[in-house]
Amino acid sequence: MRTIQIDYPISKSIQTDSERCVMALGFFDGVHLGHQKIIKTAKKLADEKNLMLAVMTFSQHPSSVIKKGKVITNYITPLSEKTEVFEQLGVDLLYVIDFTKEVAKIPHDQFVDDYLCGLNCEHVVAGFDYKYGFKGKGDMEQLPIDSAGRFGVTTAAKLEKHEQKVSSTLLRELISSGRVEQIQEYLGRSYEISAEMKGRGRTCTIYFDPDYYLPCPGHYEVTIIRKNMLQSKGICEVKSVQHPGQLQVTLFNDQLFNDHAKVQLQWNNFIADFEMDAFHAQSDFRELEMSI
Ligand SMILES: Cc1cc2nc3c(=O)[nH]c(=O)nc-3n(C[C@H](O)[C@H](O)[C@H](O)COP(=O)(O)O)c2cc1C
Ligand SMILES: Nc1ncnc2c1ncn2[C@@H]1O[C@H](COP(=O)(O)OP(=O)(O)OP(=O)(O)O)[C@@H](O)[C@H]1O
Repeated sequence: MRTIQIDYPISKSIQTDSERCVMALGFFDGVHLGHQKIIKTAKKLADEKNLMLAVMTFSQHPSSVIKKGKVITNYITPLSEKTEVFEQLGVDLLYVIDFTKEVAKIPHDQFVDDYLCGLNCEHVVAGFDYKYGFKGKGDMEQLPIDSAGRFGVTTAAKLEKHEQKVSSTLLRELISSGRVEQIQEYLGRSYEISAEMKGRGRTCTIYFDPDYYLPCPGHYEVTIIRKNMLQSKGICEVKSVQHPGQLQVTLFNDQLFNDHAKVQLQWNNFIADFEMDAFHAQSDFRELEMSI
């Protein structure tokens, strides 16, 4: 997979060198099951049309520039992690737009001209609620009009679970309320952080990209996964005042070596303490009430 950074204004050489493609559009934080539906739909079309499969995303969440509503600065999957998942999904080209104030002001029709047609896009796939262009004026009804017949458009219907849209927002709510055990159902894989581990004996330090979105403060049962090695379980404490990019893990069994090992830290479940027990019980009760 090739990753192409796009600064503003988009350079003529990137446009000239671009390859005919089917393009999936979105920010894709988490690359959850809803996102996978978009990308898999685009891949099927790319295979049928013998075109490259491209994904267009942004280096930072648009809300951090537009500052409308909740500003998102931490991610379920920072760009490096998102890139790995895209590669596993068979993406050939990853366009990463540096989303700046200038980009946010690009009118919807100009975005289509310069970033879709300008990049040789022959078919676009996005979800039902995708928005583009200044003030988010472009949507999936406007896109076929803006395309003016220059490319095809496929709109993916909403993927729901338990009558809720599978979304990055929902995942962030689960993570921030400590319900990490529920993530897998919406992500389609376990909720993990790519990290480096250092330490000997029972206590080790995990070093990771500080852009990761962490669960709420508390103790969590975690699994440390190392390639071709035995997995080890332990307890990880997320503190309210957190050293950015570092976590302490107390392992259930001794760590026999002291090196900077590349690991995946897998969040298994929150270890309830009294206060959170009450919080968890309340939220479960609320869900029960709503389902009756
Ligand atoms: C080139 C471009 C410019 C955009 N400019 C804006 C903007 O000015 N205001 C806005 O609310 N959304 C803008 N968006 C849409 C955002 O990406 C995002 O979809 C929107 O903020 C609504 O997000 P949500 O409804 O998924 O929360 C732009 C998108 C693109 C691709
Ligand atoms: N549940 C879903 N069903 C269908 N399409 C989806 C779903 N969730 C996201 N998409 C589509 O995936 C692409 C990426 O969208 P985006 O990055 O905004 O994800 P999101 O989960 O909606 O994020 P957020 O909750 O922060 O708005 C867009 O084309 C969007 O329409």
